[in-house]
Amino acid sequence: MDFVRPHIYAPIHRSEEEGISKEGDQVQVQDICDPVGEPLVNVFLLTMQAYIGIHQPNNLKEADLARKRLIFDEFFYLQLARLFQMLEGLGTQIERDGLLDKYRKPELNAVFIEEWSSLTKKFLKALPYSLTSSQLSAVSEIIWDLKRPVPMNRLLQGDVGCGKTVVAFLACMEVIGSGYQAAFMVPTELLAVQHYEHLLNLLDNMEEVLCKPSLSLLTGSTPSKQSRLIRKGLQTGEISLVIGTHSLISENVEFSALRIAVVDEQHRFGVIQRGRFNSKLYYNSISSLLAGTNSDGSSKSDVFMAPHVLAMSATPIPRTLALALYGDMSLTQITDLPPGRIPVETYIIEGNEIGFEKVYQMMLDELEAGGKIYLVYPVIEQSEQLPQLRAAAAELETISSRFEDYSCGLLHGRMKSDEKDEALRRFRSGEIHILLSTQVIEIGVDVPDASMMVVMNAERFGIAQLHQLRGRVGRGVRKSRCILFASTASGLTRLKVLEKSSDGFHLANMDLLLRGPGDLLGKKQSGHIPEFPVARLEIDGNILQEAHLAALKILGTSHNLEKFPDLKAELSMRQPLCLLGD
Ligand SMILES: Nc1ncnc2c1ncn2[C@@H]1O[C@H](COP(=O)(O)OP(=O)(O)OP(=O)(O)O)[C@@H](O)[C@H]1O
Repeated sequence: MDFVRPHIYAPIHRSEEEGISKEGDQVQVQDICDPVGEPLVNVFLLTMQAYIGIHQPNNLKEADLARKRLIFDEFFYLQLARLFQMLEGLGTQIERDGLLDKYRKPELNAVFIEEWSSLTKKFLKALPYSLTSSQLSAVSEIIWDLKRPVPMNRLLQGDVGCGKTVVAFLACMEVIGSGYQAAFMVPTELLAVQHYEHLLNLLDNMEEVLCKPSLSLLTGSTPSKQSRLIRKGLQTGEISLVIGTHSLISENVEFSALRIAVVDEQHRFGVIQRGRFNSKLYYNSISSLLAGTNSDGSSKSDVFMAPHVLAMSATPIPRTLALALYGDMSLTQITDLPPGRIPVETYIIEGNEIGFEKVYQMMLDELEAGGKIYLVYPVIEQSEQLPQLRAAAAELETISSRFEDYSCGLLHGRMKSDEKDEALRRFRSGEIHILLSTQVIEIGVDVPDASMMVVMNAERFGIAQLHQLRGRVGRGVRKSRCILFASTASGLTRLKVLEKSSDGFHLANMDLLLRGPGDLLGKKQSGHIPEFPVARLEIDGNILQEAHLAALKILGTSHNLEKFPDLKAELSMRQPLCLLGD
């Protein structure tokens, strides 16, 4: 039996296309990988040799080379499958070329402010602050995509509190300014309400425009009569922007001319779910076209297009992982924070009596100075199985009597939606000074003057997760502190990294190295990470990048892999492994 797999250079050899050079029987690896500097992987090494090399190497160098070659294959076919599938979804050759071009030269893809729609410019002018330079380039990149007849599929990432939301709002304004609709989907009702109120405020500040965007909120708790009206408004095009939870993708929601779907905290949604979201919206756009309800008279081909998708992630995902998970997405990173932010001072303290007394005193000082405090607990109720865990509901009374001059509130996932909103509203307005909560506040909660956080049993949380939690403070001009209580000595040591660094990307990389991708992303998401028999994402990221470029190069030469039949056969054999399912 022949174990030799098709080699990527063999089919390339047949190509007469520009950019793929031939030298005897071999293709230059530089041509495939477009590398800056030394190529990492010797693709001339036959897969057969690699198998022998990894089992019976003559020396370490040979084993290493073989390992890299096999890893390259694993990554390459994954990337090829993702991109191939994405190209298959596009209609024309021009669209496909355009898309590949975009991946190849991301630095060229930006639009100057002058070319933004007048609605977007007015919205920008009405903001109570100036955008940071990286927010500005993120918006420019996104608007460049929005102006093209190819659906955008972009991941916007940045550290906690860097201001992703406003970037997404500006993207929505751009499509609304051109007569289309926008949908903004978030994973929790709490976040939906917060975004809705935030945007209402920003729109209020805006000087009169011909037609202000009409905004709605649609969640599972929206009363059915109101929900019916909103759905009607979306169907007729009366509502131009809807913010909501999963309800937005339920079957009975139809849009008149949906042009962008923003998916906030996208890693909370699975890969398949993301796809379903996209195809559902696509279907809706098509169905409205067939029904002839294209309100603004835009061209047929223009509407006959899946909506642009802007996904946002607040957990900075190392680039490697982002490529493995979302190889089919372009990546925009916000790399700076709004000016005036003071880094949060972090202390790791042993959770014993002395430690608690010390922290209670710090809390009192903070409250007397006018601060607001989050107390974060790993569980809601005390558990018999895990008695060492402190519980939010169980401690409400103790904390209330300890700080009797101040008011305390409770926030956790088991409360009803309106109770949660109310608790957060009271904390925001200053009626509550200490909010005892679980990790429901981890994502997106924005109370800029909250100035202190105390996390109980911090060893129960991942590093990246704690960084997210910590990001709930230090969002305003006030100096903030974060105290992490560790109940075990090993926990104390592991958490020390948070004392030293406040860089989310660095911490996410640390988490990836220390605990692997599963723990970094959480159970739900880690189920979507492809399994690699040889490769380890945490250390082989640069090979993944190279494999990504190689896949782009190949598809740039032949979109449907017609010129590479062996590759195509190999891909279809591997496909079940390459493409992920829930
Ligand atoms: N350029 C800016 N200058 C000053 N403040 C800003 C700027 N951009 C955003 N903000 C403010 O910073 C805070 C954080 O913004 P936002 O909630 O969008 O962050 P985020 O990136 O979504 O972070 P997280 O994922 O932690 O929620 C908000 O109060 C927002 O109004």
